[in-house]
Amino acid sequence: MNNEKVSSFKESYDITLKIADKSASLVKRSFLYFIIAYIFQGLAFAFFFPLLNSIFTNDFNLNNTLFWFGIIAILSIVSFIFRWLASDFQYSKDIVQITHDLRNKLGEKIKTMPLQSLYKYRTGELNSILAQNVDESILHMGIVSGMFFEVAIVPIVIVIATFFIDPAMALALLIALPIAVPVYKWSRKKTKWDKTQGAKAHATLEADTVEYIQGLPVLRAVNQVGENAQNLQKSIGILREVQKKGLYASTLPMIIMNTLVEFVFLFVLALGSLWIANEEFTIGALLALLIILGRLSEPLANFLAVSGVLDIMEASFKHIKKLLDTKEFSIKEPKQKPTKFDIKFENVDFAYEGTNQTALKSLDIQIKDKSLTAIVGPSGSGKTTITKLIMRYDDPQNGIVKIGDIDIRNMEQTTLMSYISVVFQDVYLFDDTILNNIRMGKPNASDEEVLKASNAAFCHEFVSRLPNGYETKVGEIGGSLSGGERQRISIARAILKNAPIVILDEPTSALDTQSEVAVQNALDELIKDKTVIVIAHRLSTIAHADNILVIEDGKLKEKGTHQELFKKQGKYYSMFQAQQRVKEWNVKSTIE
Ligand SMILES: Nc1ncnc2c1ncn2[C@@H]1O[C@H](COP(=O)(O)OP(=O)(O)OP(=O)(O)O)[C@@H](O)[C@H]1O
Repeated sequence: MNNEKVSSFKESYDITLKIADKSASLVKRSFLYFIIAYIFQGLAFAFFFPLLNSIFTNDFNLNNTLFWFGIIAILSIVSFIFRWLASDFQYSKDIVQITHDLRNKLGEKIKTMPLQSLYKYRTGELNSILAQNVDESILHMGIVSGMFFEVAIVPIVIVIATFFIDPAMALALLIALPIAVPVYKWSRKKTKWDKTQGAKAHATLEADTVEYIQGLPVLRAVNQVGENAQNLQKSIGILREVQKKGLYASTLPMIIMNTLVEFVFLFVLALGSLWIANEEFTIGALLALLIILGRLSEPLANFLAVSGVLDIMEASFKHIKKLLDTKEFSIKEPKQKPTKFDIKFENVDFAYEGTNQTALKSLDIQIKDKSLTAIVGPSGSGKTTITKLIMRYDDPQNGIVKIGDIDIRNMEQTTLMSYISVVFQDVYLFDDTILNNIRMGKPNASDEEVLKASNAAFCHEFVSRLPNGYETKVGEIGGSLSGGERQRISIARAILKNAPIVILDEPTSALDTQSEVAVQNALDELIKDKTVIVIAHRLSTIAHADNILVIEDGKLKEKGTHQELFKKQGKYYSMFQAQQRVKEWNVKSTIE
C-alpha cells in the first residue's frame, strides 16, 4: 500500500504549468507573489525578537520599541499586499478561465482523437475527468498553493533571520525540524495510496453506474439485474473502504504533528526558563519564541490536514495528462478535398490495438463513385472494420485508404466526416426534440428543410401522431418509438446531411416486414446518386447491388455482381445457398 511514489515538488510544479497551459505565466506570477509575501511575513515574525527584547528590558526605550513596531508593521503590510495580489489569481476570473480552457481543450481532444483510443475509456471515466478531475486539479491548486508556500517559506525565513539575531534561538527553533519533516513525508506517503485509489474508485463507480443504467433494459430482459447490481454494489463497497483508510491515514499524522508542536512548546518553555535562570536569555526573547511557535503551529496543522489534497490533485493531473497526451490524428500536407467519391483500399493491413490478430490483411478494394456496393462475409471477417477505416477510426498499419484518389489522411477530420452519412442498426437519439434530432444532420438547416427531409424519410406520418409533433422531446416518449421509426429518423438526418457517401450497416435486418418496407422506401430516397456501401447479412437484400465484395478472414475473397458470383459457385454461392436453406427450413417449421 505504501509503495506509491510521492512526486517531487518539481514534478508537481511542472505538471501544474503544463495543465495551466497558456495561463502558465499567471500561475508563475501568483506563486512568485506568494513567495515574496511569505518572505516578508517570516521577516516580520523574526523581528518579534528585537521588539519584545526592547519591551522587556530594564532600560526601556520608547523610540527603540516604536522603531521595531514600525518595521514589523511595514513588513506585514507588504506581505498582505503580495498575498492579496497572489490570491487575486485564485479568486478572480483567471482560475475559472483556466478551468474553462482546460475543459474545452479536453473536449476538443475527445472530439478529434482516434475513436480507437476514445473507446478505451469507459463513458463514466471521461465524465469524471471532465467534471471532477478538472476542478480537483485547478480549483484545489488555487487553495492549496497559498497554504503550501506559507508552511514552506515562513519557517525557513524565521530561522535564517533569527540566526543573525541570536544563533542559540535559531537552533532552538530547529528542534522540531528533525521530527516534523519525517512526519510530513510519512503523512504524504500514507495518504498517497488512498487518494490515488480514491480517485480510481470514484471513476470506476461513476463508470459502473452509467453502464448499469444504460444496460438496465438488457439486464432486465436477461434477468441479470441482481447480478450486475452486485458489481455496482462492489464498487460502492470499494469506495467506502478506500475512504475509510483515507480518513485513518490523514488523521494519525495530524494528531502526531499537533502533539509534536505541543511538546516543542513545552520543551522551548523549559529550556527558555533554564536559560533565563542562568541569565543567558531574556524574558522578551522567550516570549517571542513562544509567539512564533504558536503562530507557526496553526498553518502547519492546517497544511497537514489538506496535504492529502496534493495527492488528489496529482491523481487528477495524471488522468488529465493521459487524456491530453493521447495521440491525435496527424493531417498530412497538403490538405486536400476530393471532387469525386470513389473509395479505394490499397494494400491495407489493420490490427486493433492490443491484439496481435490482423483484422484486415493486404486488402485491395475499389468502390465506384455513385454505385451501390455490398460487403458480405462471415461474422468477424472484417466488414465493419472496412467501414470504420473509411471514417478514419484509426490509421491502418500499412496501406492507404483513398476517397476520390486522395489519401484520407490528407483531409481534415471534419471535412472527411462531412462526406459520409452512416445509418446503423442501433439508432442513438439525443434527449432533445424530434425536430432537433433530425436537424443534427445539418445543424444550420431551417425548419422547412428538416420537414422536407422528414417527409422524404417517411417520418412525417408517425411524428404527427406524437403528443407535440416535431416538438416532442425524445425523453418524454421514452422508448415508445419503434425500431423502424428510430431508423427513419436517422435516415432523415442522413437525407438532410446529403453527404456523397452513405454507409449502411444493414439497417433493415432487425425490423418486421412492415417497418422494413417503410425503412427501405426511406433508404431508396437517401441513396439516390450516392456512393453507397451496405454491410449485408441477408444476401437476398443485395442481389441488385452494382458490386458485391466477399470478405473472408480480412481478405477480399471474391467480387462481382450477384449473377457473376452466383455463376462462379464459390464462397458467395455457398453462403447464399446456406441462407436459402435456413429460409426454407424456417418456412417449413412455421407451416408445421
Ligand atoms: N474494437 C476491437 N478491438 C479488438 N478487436 C476487434 C475490435 N472490433 C473488431 N475486432 C476484431 O476484428 C475482426 C473483424 O471484426 P469486424 O467487426 O470488422 O467483423 P464483421 O465482419 O463486421 O463481423 P459481424 O458480421 O459479426 O459484425 C474480428 O476478429 C473482431 O473480433
